[in-house]
Amino acid sequence: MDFFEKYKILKQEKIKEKPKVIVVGRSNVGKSTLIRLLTGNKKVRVGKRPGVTLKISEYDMGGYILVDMPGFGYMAGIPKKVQEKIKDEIVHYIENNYKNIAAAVHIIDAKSFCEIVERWKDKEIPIDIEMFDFITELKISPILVVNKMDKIKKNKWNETLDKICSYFKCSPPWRQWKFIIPAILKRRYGLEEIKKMIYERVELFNKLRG
Ligand SMILES: Nc1nc2c(ncn2[C@@H]2O[C@H](COP(=O)(O)OP(=O)(O)OP(=O)(O)O)[C@@H](O)[C@H]2O)c(=O)[nH]1
Ligand SMILES: [Mg+2]
Repeated sequence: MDFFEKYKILKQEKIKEKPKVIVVGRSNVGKSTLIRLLTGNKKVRVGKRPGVTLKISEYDMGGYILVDMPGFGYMAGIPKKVQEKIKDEIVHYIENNYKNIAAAVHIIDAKSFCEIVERWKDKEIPIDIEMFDFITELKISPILVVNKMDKIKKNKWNETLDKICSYFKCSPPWRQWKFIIPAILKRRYGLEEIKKMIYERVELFNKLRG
């Protein structure tokens, strides 16, 4: 095989690289819980304390690669330096792979997200908003999973989701934004909708990529 043939094969392989779906969010929001449900892999560690996942892991889902990420932002018991290093790794991974990323599943904890935003209002841009802006600026299609809705009273769901929606600079009602999915992942609530949306995004990505 001469050089050019080899080059052609390498080029084709590059084109055929499977699209990636990344799962991002602060520590302890339920990223690994979702990865476990999607892959059925019991070896994926899930934990009560923040900072359980410290490495980026990729899972081959057949049609796409699912990527579990460590949490960004404050983690009790983890030195600040390590937290910053983790955030840099996440940002670098996204920057190096964005052309192959079909969707970013961004998970937030409904209650603590609102508390953090309200506490730091006018003082600091919340890291979740920063990450969401970063992802959308790279033209990566977001899927915003508002998890742990079991901590919100049922009659407050709409109000809370509208509030969250406006924090992400999208005008309410939240239902008009197809990418916002309320969930209780520990009870599999919202899982089917997330699966469907991932599937649609991967399909669309493949179609556009040709
Ligand atoms: N109340 C409630 N707890 C949940 C829900 N989903 C997951 N959890 C719990 O939240 C904790 C954290 O879950 P993980 O999936 O490990 O979170 P993670 O985002 O991967 O955390 P890191 O790896 O530390 O970044 C676990 O104790 C889960 O059982 C939910 O819908 N409601
Ligand atoms: Mg994890």
